[in-house]
Amino acid sequence: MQIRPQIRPLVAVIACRRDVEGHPAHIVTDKYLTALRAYGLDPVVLPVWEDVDVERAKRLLSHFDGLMLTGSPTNVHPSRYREECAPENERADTDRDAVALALIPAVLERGLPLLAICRGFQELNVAFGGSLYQAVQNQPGKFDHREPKGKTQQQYVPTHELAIKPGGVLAGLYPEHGARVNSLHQQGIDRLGNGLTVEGVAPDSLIEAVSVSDAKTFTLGVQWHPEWQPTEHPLYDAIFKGFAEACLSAR
Ligand SMILES: N[C@@H](CCC(=O)NCCCC(=O)O)C(=O)O
Repeated sequence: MQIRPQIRPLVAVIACRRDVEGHPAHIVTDKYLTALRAYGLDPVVLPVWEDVDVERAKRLLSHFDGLMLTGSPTNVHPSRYREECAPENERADTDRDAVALALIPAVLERGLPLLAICRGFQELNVAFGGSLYQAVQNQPGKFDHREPKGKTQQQYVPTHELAIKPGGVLAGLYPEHGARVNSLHQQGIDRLGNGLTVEGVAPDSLIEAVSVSDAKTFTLGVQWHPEWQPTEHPLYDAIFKGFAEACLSAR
């Protein structure tokens, strides 16, 4: 009897617009793609152009079993949540904004799994009508959530506790009260989007994880980076296992 090789689910991974050696490019850093492969998923990079709409995004997603919205040093443009640009907000990617904000309603309508990381988590909040602190460190009572100085390995060292809300999606994946997570972001959720559920918070009460309240399948947004060495961090491992299982079921 011939055993049919397990067909690996295809996951769309949104890119960012960046210049590479003077040429505009669409890029994704390797750690997102390597993490997906490590959990039995095959990533496909989605280029980003501003002239996208939800219908085109839905057609694109018809070829995939899940979607990942990655992190990025650039920020969601504050006009997307009707605010002015703060002086500390120096990097934008309007192509990425347009595609992410079209893909989010599209992926939810198609009922496909969504894992949104860091910038992706912030895009999810904005897509649901929420807003962002543009420089969390300038907010009274808030930590500085930017990455530690040093080489890449040091930047991803877990730096603060995460309190996991009982009974939610994250608690279902990882039934502990909390964990320590890495932190590489200047922005963060200010006003929570309508239709999102808080899944985890930092000790300074900054929201660090959300899910979509009425989602048909796995939808999780996290402010930290679980794609960084996930097999070495039980919480990160649980998130990727849950996402991979949901993508497999979506096939
Ligand atoms: N720019 C936003 C989001 C931060 C973020 O996604 N950092 C990841 C950078 C490294 C990578 O590309 O994974 C903010 O500052 O809050």
